[in-house]
Amino acid sequence: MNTNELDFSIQNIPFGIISSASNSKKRVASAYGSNAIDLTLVKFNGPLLGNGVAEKVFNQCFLNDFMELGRPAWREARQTLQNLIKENKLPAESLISLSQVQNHLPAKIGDYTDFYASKEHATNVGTMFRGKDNALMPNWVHIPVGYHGRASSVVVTGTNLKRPSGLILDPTTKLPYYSKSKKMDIELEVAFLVGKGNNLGEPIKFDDSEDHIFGMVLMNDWSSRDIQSYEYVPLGPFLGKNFGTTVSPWVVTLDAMEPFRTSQPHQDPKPADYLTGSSVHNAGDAYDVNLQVYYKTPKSKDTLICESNLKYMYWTFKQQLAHHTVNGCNMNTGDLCGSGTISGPTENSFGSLLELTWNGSKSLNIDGEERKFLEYWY
Ligand SMILES: O=C(O)/C=C/C(=O)CC(=O)CC(=O)O
Ligand SMILES: [Ca+2]
Ligand SMILES: [Mg+2]
Repeated sequence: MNTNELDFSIQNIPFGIISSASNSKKRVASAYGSNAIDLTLVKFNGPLLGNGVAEKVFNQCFLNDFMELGRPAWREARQTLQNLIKENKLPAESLISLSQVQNHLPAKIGDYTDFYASKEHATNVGTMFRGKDNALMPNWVHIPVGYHGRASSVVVTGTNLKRPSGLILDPTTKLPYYSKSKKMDIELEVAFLVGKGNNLGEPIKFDDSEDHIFGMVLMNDWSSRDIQSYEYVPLGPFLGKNFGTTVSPWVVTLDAMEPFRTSQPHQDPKPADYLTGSSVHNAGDAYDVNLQVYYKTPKSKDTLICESNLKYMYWTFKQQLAHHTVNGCNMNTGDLCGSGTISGPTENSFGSLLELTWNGSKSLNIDGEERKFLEYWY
C-alpha cells in the first residue's frame, strides 16, 4: 500500500494521547500508516527536545506540556519522526497497531470558544430562527462572531452522550414544557487548539497568530435545536450546546496543513486592520480540506449526507485568534476554538441536520429509512 495515500502519511504526523492493553498509562503518541508511535519509546536528540525534555513532555496524559514548548519544538518532533520513518529507524517497540490502542482526549482544555464562521450557515440558521430579513446580523461581516462554550463537556469522539432534556416551546400554547430534546442535531466543525497563549492585556497579533496555534481537530458541536431556539435570546447558546462536544483524538499540526493552504472566501467589506495584518489580505490563510458527514441508524449502512470543505470558512483561524485576543483576553495552552458549523454554498454541503432538513420540514433518506434529526421515539 502506498503510505502517502493513508490518513496517517509521512506528511501528517499528528499528535494524540493513547493507552494500550500492554500499557494502560496514558502517554503521547503520533501515528503513521496503521500504527501508533509511542513517543515515550522514541529517542529525541534535537536542541529543543533532547536533554530529557522529550521524556518529560511525552510521559503525560495530555499534550499540554508539549504544546507549551512552542512551534520550533513541534517542528523538531515532526522532523525527527519524519527522518526516522524515512530511514526505517523507528524502534519496533514504539509501534502499536492503531486497532490495539485506545485514544483519549488530546488536551486538557481550560476554555472552549465556538465561532460562527460560515456565512452560509449563519444565513441559513438566521433565516430559520429569525426570518430571512434578519438572517445575517449587520455585525457578522465585520467581526468573527463567537460565544464562550463549556470546556468540561468536551470529550473525545466515541464517548457516549445522553440526549438532553430541557424546556422547549409548545407552538400552540406558546409556553415551554419540560421534555427530552426532539431535535437533536450535529454540527460539522474543525477546531484549533492553542499551543502558546498570551498574557492578559497583550493581544496576539494577526501576523503572529499561526505561532500560537498548535493544530486542528475535527469537532462535532452536538446541538439540541428545540432547547437552543427557546433559550438563546438574548445571550446566545447555553444548554442546547453544553451537554457534549466531541473532538477527534489526533491533532494535525499547522505544519502538516501547509500544502493545503488556499484563499478564504472574498471578504467585503474589508475587515479592520487587526483582522488582516501586514500581509496581502487573503493571501491564503484558509485550508482546502474535504469534509464529510455520514449518518448511520442501527439498521443502515453509513450514509453520506454532507460534503463540505474547510475553505468555506469566511473567517479564518488566524482572524478568529486575533479577534479573540484583541481586547486583551488571554488564551492558555490547550484552549479550544471551534470554527463554527462549516456549511458551503450548495444544499449537500450544509453541515447540520437543521439545515439539511430545513428545520425538519423535509426528510433525509438514510439507506431506505426516513430521518430528520437524530431519531427520537415519541
Ligand atoms: O442563533 C443563531 O444564529 C445560532 C447560533 C448557533 O447555532 C451557534 C453555533 O454553534 C455556531 C456555529 O456552529 O456556527
Ligand atoms: Ca457550533
Ligand atoms: Mg456542543
